[in-house]
Amino acid sequence: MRPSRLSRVSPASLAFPSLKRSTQDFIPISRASSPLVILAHRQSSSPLILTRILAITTAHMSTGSKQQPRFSAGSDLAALESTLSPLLTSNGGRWNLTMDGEALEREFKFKTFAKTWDFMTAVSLQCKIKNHHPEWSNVFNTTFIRWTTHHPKGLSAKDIELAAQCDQLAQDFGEVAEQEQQSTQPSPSQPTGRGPQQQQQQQTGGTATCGLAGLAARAVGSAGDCCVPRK
Ligand SMILES: C[C@H](O)[C@H](O)[C@H]1CNC2=NC(N)=NC(=O)C2=N1
Repeated sequence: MRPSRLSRVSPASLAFPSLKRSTQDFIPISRASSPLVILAHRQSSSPLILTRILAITTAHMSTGSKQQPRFSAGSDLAALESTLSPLLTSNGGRWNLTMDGEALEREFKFKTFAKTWDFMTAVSLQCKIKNHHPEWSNVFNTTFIRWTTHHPKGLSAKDIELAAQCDQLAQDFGEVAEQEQQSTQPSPSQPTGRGPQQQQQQQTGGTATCGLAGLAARAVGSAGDCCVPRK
């Protein structure tokens, strides 16, 4: 029998010690490091779903820097290092490596839902060409995208190529500039007048990125094993 997605996730076993884990697959992280854990607790009533969200979310939590990429088995490491490097925020790019080093993620913001959707459609066409799919979520004018390869697990050339293509497509579709995004973010003391989800994110110390990452994690949790190579 194939191991379940859950049994391969080491950070979850920090919170749930009875879970199996492979210490080679993941770098352990602090139990207290995820505001998403709190968010997931509040949003999910099923212990199974909650456990899977926790596992996926903590395994992929992104960090600004210092993470080491973990490439898929069989990758040309030197080539991937050099194409990855300029994409990372630590080198002036816009993508962050997740804690486990196995995924790249970032958020894209547009003026309208229509532009956001057009961007996602364009990305989806590239996915079709490359036979590779993102873990992503969208709310209104913002799309969160995470690139990772499920088989063989880790960061692959396709992830890096698609991340670079996303940057280009986002520009083509009129992505809101980074500075503009920051100036339109309400400060924590400002009343937002927004819905309960955003208010909850504020209360739990989560950001919009965390909310969208949480949505993507929920989808991953119920997506099943989509990427098992066919015999
Ligand atoms: C059989 C087929 O090649 C696989 O299912 C592909 C499809 N898309 C994929 N997408 C991602 N993100 N990871 C994969 O391992 C993957 N595998």
